[in-house]
Amino acid sequence: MKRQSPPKKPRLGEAQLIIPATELFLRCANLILPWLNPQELATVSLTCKTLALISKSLTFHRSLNAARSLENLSIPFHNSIDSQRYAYFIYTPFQIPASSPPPRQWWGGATECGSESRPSSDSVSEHGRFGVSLVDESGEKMFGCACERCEEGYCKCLGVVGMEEIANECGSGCWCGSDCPNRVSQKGISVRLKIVRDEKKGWCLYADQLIKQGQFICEYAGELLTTDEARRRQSIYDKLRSTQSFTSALLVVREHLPSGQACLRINIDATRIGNVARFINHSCDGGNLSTVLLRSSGALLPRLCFFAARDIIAEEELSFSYGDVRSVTGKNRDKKLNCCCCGSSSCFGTLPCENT
Ligand SMILES: C[S@@+](CC[C@H](N)C(=O)[O-])C[C@H]1O[C@@H](n2cnc3c(N)ncnc32)[C@H](O)[C@@H]1O
Repeated sequence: MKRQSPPKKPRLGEAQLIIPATELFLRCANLILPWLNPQELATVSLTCKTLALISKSLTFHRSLNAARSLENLSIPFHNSIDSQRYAYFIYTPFQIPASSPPPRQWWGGATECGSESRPSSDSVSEHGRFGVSLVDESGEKMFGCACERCEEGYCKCLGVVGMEEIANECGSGCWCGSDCPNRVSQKGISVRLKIVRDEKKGWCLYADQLIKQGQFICEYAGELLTTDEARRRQSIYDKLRSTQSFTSALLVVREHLPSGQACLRINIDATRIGNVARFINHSCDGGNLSTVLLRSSGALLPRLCFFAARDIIAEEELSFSYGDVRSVTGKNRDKKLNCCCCGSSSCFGTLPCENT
């Protein structure tokens, strides 16, 4: 019979390279699981107790911050209604070109020191902030201001100032820097917000501090779609909504000429990729937010931004009007699915829903 040779002893200096199998398993799980969506996570967690524990911890971390680490502040989920701890979507703080299939994003893992590491915004857009800049042939910045230091309210970029529906601010076409006071919407979310579960409306965006009238809240970020793609997706979303609990967040924005004619149409889909604005519900009385189509000097496309229409107290839900409820066709009006629960005294009982 052949004699078995004894296991090889590690040579001096080799010992520290050997990682116990369980530790290796844990390290791999901690690296991979934050990339999974809730369905994948649920499947994986059924395989063993250790993975179930890691999934539970991930779920907890995800519920603490919907914005991953891509905003200045954490935006937590609160749910005392059912067992859903968070809503799953890919986070982008700004509008991006349509992406198919949607990218994966690392969410909810803890680094060794216990805090979530910052996912790169490149995971949603290779070029970071998506905005086509306008420059002349020599590369000169010619669309913005040449102020050495812009004064709040006194810069040619601002054009019409106030709470109008269309506004301008300094941008990549200007010589001023990112600390310019006339770049309010480009500095990201600076008010504390939270996402609260409601029995009838699903997730809702709430103020978590006093927000003064006129303060910037957030932009409506998501995938920019062509009108054909918006129509294709809307019909898929309508089918999904009729068969299962599903909420979509596809917004059509139209810029109008003084004559009233629409001159620019932007389709922003925050259903799969978006920011916290995707949780803002409709209110028939117009709600407490103003929507402003904001154009940064030098950027080709405007962005839809939300500002406080009046002082908003902590614990108040943020809402705006999705559109004219009179445009709801008979077909959509009948559906139980489109029932409005805004609770305002002027509630029409039906959500605005236009044919995209
Ligand atoms: C952009 S999402 C808003 C966030 C959504 N509540 C969620 O859970 O993700 C739009 C969807 O929210 C729901 N919703 C918005 N406003 C509502 C209202 N006033 N009453 C009832 N449901 C509403 C509808 O299902 C709508 O299709």
